[in-house]
Amino acid sequence: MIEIEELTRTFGTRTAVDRLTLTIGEGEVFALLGPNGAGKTTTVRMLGCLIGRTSGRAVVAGQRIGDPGADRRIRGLIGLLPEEPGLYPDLTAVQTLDYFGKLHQLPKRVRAERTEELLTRLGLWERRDSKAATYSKGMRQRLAIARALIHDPPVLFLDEPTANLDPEGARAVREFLLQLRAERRTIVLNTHDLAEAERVCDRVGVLRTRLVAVGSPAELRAQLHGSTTRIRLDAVTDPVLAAVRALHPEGVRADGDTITVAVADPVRENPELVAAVVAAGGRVQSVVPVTASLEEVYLELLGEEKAP
Ligand SMILES: Nc1ncnc2c1ncn2[C@@H]1O[C@H](COP(=O)(O)OP(=O)(O)OP(=O)(O)O)[C@@H](O)[C@H]1O
Repeated sequence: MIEIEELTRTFGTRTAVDRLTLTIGEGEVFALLGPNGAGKTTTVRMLGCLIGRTSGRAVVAGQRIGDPGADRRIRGLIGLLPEEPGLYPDLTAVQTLDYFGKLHQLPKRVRAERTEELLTRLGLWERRDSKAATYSKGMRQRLAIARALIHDPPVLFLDEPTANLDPEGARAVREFLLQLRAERRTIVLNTHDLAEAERVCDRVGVLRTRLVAVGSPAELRAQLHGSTTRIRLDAVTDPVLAAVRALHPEGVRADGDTITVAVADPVRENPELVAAVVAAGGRVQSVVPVTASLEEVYLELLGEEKAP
């Protein structure tokens, strides 16, 4: 649905996005993660035809950016939630969606239907005739999301959709994202919120001007950490430790009543490990597979990137 090849954007001497190559499939929810200034917004602005590219190529919903007339066609096929909602404060929710529906040349009946559907789904129908100026930040954000969807686009770009929202507001937006995902829309989400990326996205790309890593959260974890198994015992004895080390000469740590073991394939290795511990007289209280959080993976990836 989105194919990006060597996409680059410079501002003067500063390179904001450097040779980004990435393919995002139809119906995929993809998070672009990265620190401030990493080039996430610039990427989305290029793909949404709001700014030009310096070099490289990208095809969005079958349209090649930069081709004659492609900008207009792409705008009809994508919905964009910018970093700032940028609503007209004096328009009500209904007037806002009607106005943007007109810009997309939707017939009156379709505009009315889509407006009712979106405002209902986003919990704004009761307040449909209030001006945007009277809305809370969370309501403004939901109205901006409705605006991005008024023309029913198959592709959505959401720039930090839950930034600055309180936990309740963020949850409402996240739940709506899960509904959009179930509708098989292709979604590119810029976020700093790793828990959010983990919850709603199929894959993440870590961007720091260049693409540092890409994969599902589980793949990125496995790529960096493998897995760890933590075995808690009544007591860690020398024979138990020796039995574990006989199976795993490397990556074994004893700490108090716990042994931590690095394993490549927990499903295959954990039963052998537990059997060896028990055979050596260990009394097992619990066996817990430990996985790194996406946050740990992210920080490690960016840490590696910083190294020369
Ligand atoms: N219009 C512009 N003129 C000059 N420099 C720009 C412009 N837009 C972005 N930049 C620079 O490009 C780099 C990438 O910015 P961008 O806004 O894409 O990052 P981001 O990952 O979205 O950051 P944030 O998480 O803070 O929103 C930054 O160094 C920024 O200062």
